[in-house]
Amino acid sequence: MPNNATLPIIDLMPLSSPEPTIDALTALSQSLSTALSTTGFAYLINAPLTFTHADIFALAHDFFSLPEEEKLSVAKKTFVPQNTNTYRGFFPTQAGSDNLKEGFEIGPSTPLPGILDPRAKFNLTEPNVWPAAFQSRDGTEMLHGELQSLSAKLLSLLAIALAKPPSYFDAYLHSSTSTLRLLHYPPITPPSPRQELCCTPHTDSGLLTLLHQDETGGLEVLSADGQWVAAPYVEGSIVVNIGDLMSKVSGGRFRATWHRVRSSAGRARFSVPCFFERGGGWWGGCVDDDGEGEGAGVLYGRHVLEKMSGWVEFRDVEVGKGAVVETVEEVGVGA
Ligand SMILES: O=C(O)CCC(=O)C(=O)O
Ligand SMILES: [Fe+2]
Repeated sequence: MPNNATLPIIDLMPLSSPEPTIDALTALSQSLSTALSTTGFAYLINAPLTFTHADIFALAHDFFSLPEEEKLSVAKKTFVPQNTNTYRGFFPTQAGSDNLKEGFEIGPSTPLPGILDPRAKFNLTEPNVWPAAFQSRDGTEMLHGELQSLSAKLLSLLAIALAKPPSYFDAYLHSSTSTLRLLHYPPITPPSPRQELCCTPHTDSGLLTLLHQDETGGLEVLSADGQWVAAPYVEGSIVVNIGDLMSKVSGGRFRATWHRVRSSAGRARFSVPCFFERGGGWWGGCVDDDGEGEGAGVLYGRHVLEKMSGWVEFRDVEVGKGAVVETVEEVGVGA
């Protein structure tokens, strides 16, 4: 086991086997479930991806080395009012905040069902936008697809742990609005003791997050006894963590753990989180009450917007009527 690991390490090798045994999958399901119901965070190794760690960070470097005007050509409307993209695209660094990062976000490459209302402030199902000069579009789309497939496999393992059929979460991933984010935390120069954080404490909104982080360090996870524990990069690993929706759906069995990123003086940091979101439908309901519990009747997109309104990079998010286009009918997913 790498000696800088501060979270459980889960070996996903059985997922690469053409015919994994029931025993191997059950054991994997149990170890994943134990980690995600205690710390809510774990390192995954031997994940079935065709991308190496270096391949993934090459995509991020390609994007962030584009000239500023190329990045701004796909900035969200809140930052460049003449642009029409509201949810996908680029967000610039918000100076003077504790959230000092720039990012580029994409959803699935296949079109999502949903009515795109030009008056809506945020269209969760809008298509991706790409700077003309970005050379890595295909790779970035392919990475989104591979991570989505990996997340579907992890969700099957979690379903087994919840005593549900492996296909239990398939409906959640139908027309899923999952987001792949390329993130760049610029170096803080000169180092400022006042700039302690570059990503404020939060929980993630969705089912699961898969995070690739570079070697810089800075990610911290809140332990059950209230201590911030550093979660540095472990060679060849992906960090997995639970989001609010999975915590809710599992009746609190899986923990949506608070996390943050501490600034590293003078060094840039890159990370690539992928957030697995459901494809619309309802926010409430858990495996034990089949959808009738607390929060039933709140649309999932509204929950996502409520989360976004707390982030400086989504300034202008208001969760009012007409703020978002998403209804169960529009996205075609019930339950
Ligand atoms: O950059 C990181 O390592 C974490 C980012 C994060 O937690 C997020 O974007 O939700
Ligand atoms: Fe996060």
